[in-house]
Amino acid sequence: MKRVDLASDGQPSGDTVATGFASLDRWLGGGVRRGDLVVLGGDVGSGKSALALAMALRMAQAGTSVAFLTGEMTAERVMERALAVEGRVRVDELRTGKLDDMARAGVGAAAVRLRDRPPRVEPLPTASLEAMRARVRELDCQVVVVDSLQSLALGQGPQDELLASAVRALKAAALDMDVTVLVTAQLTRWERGRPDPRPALDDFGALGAVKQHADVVLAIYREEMYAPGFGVEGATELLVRKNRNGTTGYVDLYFYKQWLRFEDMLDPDR
Ligand SMILES: Nc1ncnc2c1ncn2[C@@H]1O[C@H](COP(=O)(O)OP(=O)(O)OP(=O)(O)O)[C@@H](O)[C@H]1O
Repeated sequence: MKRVDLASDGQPSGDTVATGFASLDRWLGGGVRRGDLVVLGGDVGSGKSALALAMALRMAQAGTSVAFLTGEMTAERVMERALAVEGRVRVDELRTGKLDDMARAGVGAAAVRLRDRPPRVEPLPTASLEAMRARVRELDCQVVVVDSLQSLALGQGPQDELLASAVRALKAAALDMDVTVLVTAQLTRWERGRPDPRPALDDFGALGAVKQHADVVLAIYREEMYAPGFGVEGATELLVRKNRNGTTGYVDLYFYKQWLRFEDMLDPDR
């Protein structure tokens, strides 16, 4: 497999929004595109919400209008995480107020940045898929992040069918409004113990709807989750499993678990 951050120098075009993760943006030809459905998957606890939030924060700070629709946490909890990520402090320290002077300064600076260019964070409408689409229309943002696909498995019936309907509704929402929809997704078909635990397209289940309808499929692989104590703490591969406009491969990220913060190996001083 090719390490894609070494392989391309794509320049952004008018319908493209940089995610703020340089190596990924380079590979995607500058970033994600309007009208595209981008699916971000990973094992339980791999950091799907954390990476989706990191992208939302970076895009918002670059001046993109971004909404983060959360079905996994309250909006307050998401903003608390945003402060931790940006201020490089632990969420529990933030919550209990036990911050030293350095941490307090970091949080203060992060709060100012977030105040100036915040993503719009609100609960994901879960009354129906139509309610979700209506909200995406009203928001009129360039990028809508949905956390998560599983929160949209609404109604009665087999889970895979509900997920497939949700994928189709998200793609339709992206096309309707010419926005980028980025959705986090669990790997419903992934099984522990196989020789290569890296997520593959078929692990998304949903009757193949992710494979079929998404324009870009990304998956987080953190080796430490499967080989603890091997000196690979934080090392993360962000796998590009589908790329409608280019090649597949992976980029290297680093995960600071204590801050729930991902960084790009190529751009660590951001
Ligand atoms: N307040 C916290 N303090 C420390 N670690 C945390 C905190 N909240 C979450 N984590 C850990 O950070 C990692 C990433 O969490 P995140 O919620 O982004 O993962 P996820 O892939 O979206 O999870 P899930 O599969 O449960 O939806 C997880 O391993 C989680 O246990």
